[in-house]
Amino acid sequence: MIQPVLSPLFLCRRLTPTLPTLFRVRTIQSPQRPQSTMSAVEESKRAAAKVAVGNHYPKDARWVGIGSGTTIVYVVEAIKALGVDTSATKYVPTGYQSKQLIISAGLTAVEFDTMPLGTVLDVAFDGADEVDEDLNCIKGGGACLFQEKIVAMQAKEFICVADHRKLQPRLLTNWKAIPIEVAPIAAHRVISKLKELGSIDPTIRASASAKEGPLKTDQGFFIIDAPFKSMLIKADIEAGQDGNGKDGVWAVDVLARKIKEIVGVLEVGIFHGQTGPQATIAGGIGGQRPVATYFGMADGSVTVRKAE
Ligand SMILES: O=C(CO)[C@H](O)[C@H](O)COP(=O)(O)O
Repeated sequence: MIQPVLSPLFLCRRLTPTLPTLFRVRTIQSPQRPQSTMSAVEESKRAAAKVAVGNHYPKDARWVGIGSGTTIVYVVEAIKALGVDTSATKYVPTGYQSKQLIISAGLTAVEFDTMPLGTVLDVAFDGADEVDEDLNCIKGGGACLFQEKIVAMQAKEFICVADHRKLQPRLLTNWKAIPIEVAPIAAHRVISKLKELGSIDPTIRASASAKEGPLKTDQGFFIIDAPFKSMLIKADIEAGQDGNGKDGVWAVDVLARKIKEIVGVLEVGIFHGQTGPQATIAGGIGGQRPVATYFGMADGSVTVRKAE
């Protein structure tokens, strides 16, 4: 069995979700679970990554976005296992961990800001902290959400890979807070504004070591984790629910926009709106909502949720 190129334990962090309920999903593969000492969750990430890469890695890929987190390690492993010629392919990282992962795998890392003007990535792969029925995602558990978003939005399609704990009907079902990257000087002001929007006790994320103070992102910014009530999906709005913050309940798009409008916010860890192909049809580039999310299930199968 091929080993991951970097240990999934490479990352710091975080909030740990529990098992989700399942609904309206399609099982597309039931691989035999290999004998190994890996935990079932790690095996499920690996299985999902293998199917996602098999279905979406372009044969002649020139530019590929590589996200951050523990699951993306298996995506890189699956790319290597394809055995294709990667010598002409550039891999665009979403932060420090991601760049080290690419380099350790013997692939060519090219920073986002050194890509030639107008470059469009063939595909971007990344993990998520939670994914709802509409394929909106919460990201930023590993504090890389800003670079993850610009990379996803520069790709023809964004493919998400996750384990079964991330599969939920609505965002903030299991994962309790929205990660928001903010300028340190504005952090307290942003917290006040988030409370006005109904967030219950938003907090600045601390470093692993208390003496280091707040965690700093790759941009030198802070992360605020803002708990809100579970967010509404399209079906809820179509069924007549109000998604405008009444009683602290928001529709995903509305809340994401409200938070982004707060001065001092660099980026919000909600990936929503257009998919890459929708953006292309509208005459733009990229989209932050995945076209498909692959979930490694507890029984060793892989389930895919696809955007309409
Ligand atoms: O958004 C992210 C980092 O900012 C990660 O993609 C997300 O936290 C998922 O991580 P993992 O694969 O370790 O569960």
